[in-house]
Amino acid sequence: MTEKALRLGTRRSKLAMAQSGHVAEAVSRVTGRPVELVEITTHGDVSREHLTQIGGTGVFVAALREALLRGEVDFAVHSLKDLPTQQADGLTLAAIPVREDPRDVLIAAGGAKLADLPRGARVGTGSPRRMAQLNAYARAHGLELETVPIRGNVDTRIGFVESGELDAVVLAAAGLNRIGRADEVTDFLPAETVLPAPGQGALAVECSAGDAELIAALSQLDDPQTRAAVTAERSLLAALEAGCSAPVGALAGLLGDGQIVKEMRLRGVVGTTDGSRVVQMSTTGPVPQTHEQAMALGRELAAEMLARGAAGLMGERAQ
Ligand SMILES: NCc1[nH]cc(CCC(=O)O)c1CC(=O)O
Repeated sequence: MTEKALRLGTRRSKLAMAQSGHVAEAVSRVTGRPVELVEITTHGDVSREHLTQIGGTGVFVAALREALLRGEVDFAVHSLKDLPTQQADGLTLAAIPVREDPRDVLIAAGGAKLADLPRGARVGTGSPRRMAQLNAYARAHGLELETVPIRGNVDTRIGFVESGELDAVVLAAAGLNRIGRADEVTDFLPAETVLPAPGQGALAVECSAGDAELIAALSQLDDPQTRAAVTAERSLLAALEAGCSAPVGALAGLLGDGQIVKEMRLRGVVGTTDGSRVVQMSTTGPVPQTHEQAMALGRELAAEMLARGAAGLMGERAQ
């Protein structure tokens, strides 16, 4: 007798399907049960408005969560960076699997790197965080870049470079890896230049908080180090009282001495979208052993950034 399939709610985009397919396989492997993909359309998929205009935080996530709460699906996979920092009532993040490359990357015409983009180059990104850091980099290095707001799925965005409409676009390495287009990357942007979105590159597997058996099964996919890092990053974001469309970057990682991991370093950045003012800071502490310790690391850095005027830089728009 075969066991009943677990239903995985997913968006229909190529990226979402790739992420869901990958997690479906892993869940099937650890539970021995078949996993069936159930497609769900979200407001973020149908709206032609800019993300920042339709409320930013969580537009892609709401419909999946409603399906979970109505019991239409058993679990869902989200890009962690698209998840609001506030915990959803009745749901839990049962697993945060090992994170992929968290970096942002450039796909530029002619194989260009960021540092050698031509004068006046048009760089597409709809993210205020990316705009702020690209413009700050351009100012510091005497480059003349024009950041151009775009949206659409990953293929659409790369299409702006292929058509010659833009000189470059900035995207997440993880998304390109997942849809099999990583070979088109022309420059990997180091964290010193562009800090990724909190949680970028990580997935979150969410299910009902009441389903103890399913939580136990899914938790086999959890990676505690990834969870500690992204928890610190998201705690920083929450403590800055910013949403996923705010110009906030964060990245936590382990600092080690050979094989011995000693500390976790959390870096954060906030800036005006025109890059004229940026607060970038980091803090280091013992590797968090509990959720609360990871949260505390994020709050500490947020307090230091707020003391340096971070609040005044959020919500501002470049002219
Ligand atoms: N903003 C949409 C989005 N959400 C997650 C990813 C990529 C995968 C990830 O960061 O985990 C992307 C595309 C991008 O920013 O290039």
